[in-house]
Amino acid sequence: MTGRVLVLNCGSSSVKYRLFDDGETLAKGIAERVTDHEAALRDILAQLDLTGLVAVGHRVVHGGTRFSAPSLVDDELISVVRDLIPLAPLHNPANLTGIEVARKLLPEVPQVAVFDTAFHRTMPPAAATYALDYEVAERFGIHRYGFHGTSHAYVSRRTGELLGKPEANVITLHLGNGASACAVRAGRSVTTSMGFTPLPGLVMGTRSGDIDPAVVFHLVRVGGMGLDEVDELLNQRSGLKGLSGVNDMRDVLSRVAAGDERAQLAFDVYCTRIKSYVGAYYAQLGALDAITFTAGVGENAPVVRAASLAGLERLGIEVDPVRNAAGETVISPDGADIAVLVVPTEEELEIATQTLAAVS
Ligand SMILES: Nc1ncnc2c1ncn2[C@@H]1O[C@H](COP(=O)(O)OP(=O)(O)O)[C@@H](O)[C@H]1O
Ligand SMILES: CC(=O)OP(=O)(O)O
Ligand SMILES: [Mg+2]
Repeated sequence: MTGRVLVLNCGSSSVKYRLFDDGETLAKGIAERVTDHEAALRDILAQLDLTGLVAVGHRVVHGGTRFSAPSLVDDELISVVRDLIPLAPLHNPANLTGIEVARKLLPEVPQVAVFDTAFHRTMPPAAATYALDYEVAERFGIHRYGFHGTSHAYVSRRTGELLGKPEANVITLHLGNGASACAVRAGRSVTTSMGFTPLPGLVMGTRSGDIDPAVVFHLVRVGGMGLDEVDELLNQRSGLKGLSGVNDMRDVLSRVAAGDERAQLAFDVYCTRIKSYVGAYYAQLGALDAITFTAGVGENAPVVRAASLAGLERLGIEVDPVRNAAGETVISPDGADIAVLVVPTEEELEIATQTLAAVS
């Protein structure tokens, strides 16, 4: 990787940035609790030495069917990303602000969008299709897109390298604020737990993950809620926060330690959901080489890793308690059928690499 690249990851309430020069990190940081993204970005850009900047790479969460690879930002890309806002309401608006501000402040520098959805475009129709009225689904573009693709791609590739088996079949568990599981066969996504939007699948900080969709009808018809209210309930007031009152796993764990029953329930629901997906994706892959934990919770919470895989010895899945507590890379015992790993995700590095490839 050669050249100076700035990566921007604009989230709903934070801006993460990282400046690379020939693959080395020159500067990085995060502005949290951001309400004015433009002001935050102006502050960040003012502090950085951007001489010789070759490109700016942006994380963009939803690229729909139009984008399956990193792409140069132009007016068409911006309008597609804007049209996809209803499908990623917490993410695409912030991503767009990042693009628009960077374009304004660095008009001479090429901008590249790297999409969370891109890695999952290889999913076979059997995994990507919802069993809805076919014509309705087609007319509205309703199918499984999947997200966190940059992370699942990086972490599964890194797992293959660490095992000395580049064609490994891996289940990757990205457990951050948002959380998703992915089944990867020899470097390609074959199914993933997020869907049309980043709402379904695993339990998240504030998002429900999987629920019966009829709950929505019930809350509207019987509960008298408006659709926007239900949207807000499922995206912002559910998950760990809905069950325990706090969205940060660190706070959930300290409440569990203090004997809080709701926090214990939140923890149990969270880990049970992960286990269900591990079983399902093991079946989808047929042969499994490794399970890899990543992102804030996956990298830092040994109790979550242990509970999520507890009782799966008959499937060849085992976590060594000493290795797990010590935070080693491989946390399964020697000779286990299936390796269990902890691999820190490197979304920004991956975005920088793909950005440089797109402009050169
Ligand atoms: N030491 C820790 N123990 C448990 N959970 C942690 C720890 N450190 C971070 N986390 C969890 O990681 C989450 C953030 O993960 P991260 O991957 O940074 O998310 P995002 O990129 O989506 O903001 C926090 O909400 C917190 O719950
Ligand atoms: C797609 C998604 O959920 O992203 P994040 O985890 O950054 O919220
Ligand atoms: Mg993240």
